[in-house]
Amino acid sequence: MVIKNILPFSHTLLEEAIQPGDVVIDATAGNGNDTLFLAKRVGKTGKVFAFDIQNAAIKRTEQRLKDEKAFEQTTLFLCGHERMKQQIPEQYHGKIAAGIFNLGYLPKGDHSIVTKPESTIEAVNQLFQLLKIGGIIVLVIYPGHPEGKEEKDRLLPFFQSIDQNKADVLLYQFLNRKNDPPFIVAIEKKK
Ligand SMILES: C[S@@+](CC[C@H](N)C(=O)[O-])C[C@H]1O[C@@H](n2cnc3c(N)ncnc32)[C@H](O)[C@@H]1O
Repeated sequence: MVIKNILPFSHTLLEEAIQPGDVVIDATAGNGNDTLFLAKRVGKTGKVFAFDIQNAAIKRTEQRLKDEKAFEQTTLFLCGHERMKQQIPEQYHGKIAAGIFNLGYLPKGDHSIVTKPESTIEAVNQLFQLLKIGGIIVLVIYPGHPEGKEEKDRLLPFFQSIDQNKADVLLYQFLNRKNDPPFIVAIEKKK
C-alpha cells in the first residue's frame, strides 16, 4: 500500500526529520512504542526525552527500552508535557530535531486519564520554541472518543492560526473511513 496508515506515517515523518545523534522528545510516552522508535533512530550518540503523567506508563516505557537495549540514550520524566521547557536542559533549547504527541489515553491502562487541549497547546508552544529550524512536531489525534473529539475541536483552530511564515502545518487524514479515525497534524518550523 502506498498510502500509509496513521501510525506508520507518523514514524515516516519522524524518520525523515531525525538523524543519528539528534535530540528528540516523546511528549506522551505511554507504552513506549514511540519512545523506542525514537531511541533506535537517534542511536547511542543521540538523546530522547520522554514525558508521561502516569507512573504505569513510565515504568512500561522504561522496561521496553531496557529490553531492547535502548535505555542508555533515554531520559524519562514522570511529569506533564506542559512543563517540558523547564525539564529539558538549556543546552538543548533550539536544538531539538523532532517531537511526537500521541494523544488520548493509555492503551491497556486507565482510560479516564486523557490528554487535555489546554496542556497539549501549552506543550506544543513550548516544544516549538525548543525546536531547531527545520525541526518537526508530529501529533496523532484520536477524535473517536468524547474527550478526543473535544480535543480535536480545540486543537484544529489553534493549528490553523499558526503563522505560515513561522511553520508549515500539515493535516494527514483518511476522508472515507468510518467512526472518526485518528489523524496526523505535523508542524515544521521555518524560522
Ligand atoms: C495514546 S497514549 C501514548 C502512546 C505512546 N506514545 C506509545 O507509543 O505507546 C497517551 C499518553 O499520554 C499521557 N498523558 C496524558 N496527559 C499527559 C500530559 N499532560 N503530559 C504527558 N503525558 C500525558 C497518558 O498518560 C498516556 O499514557
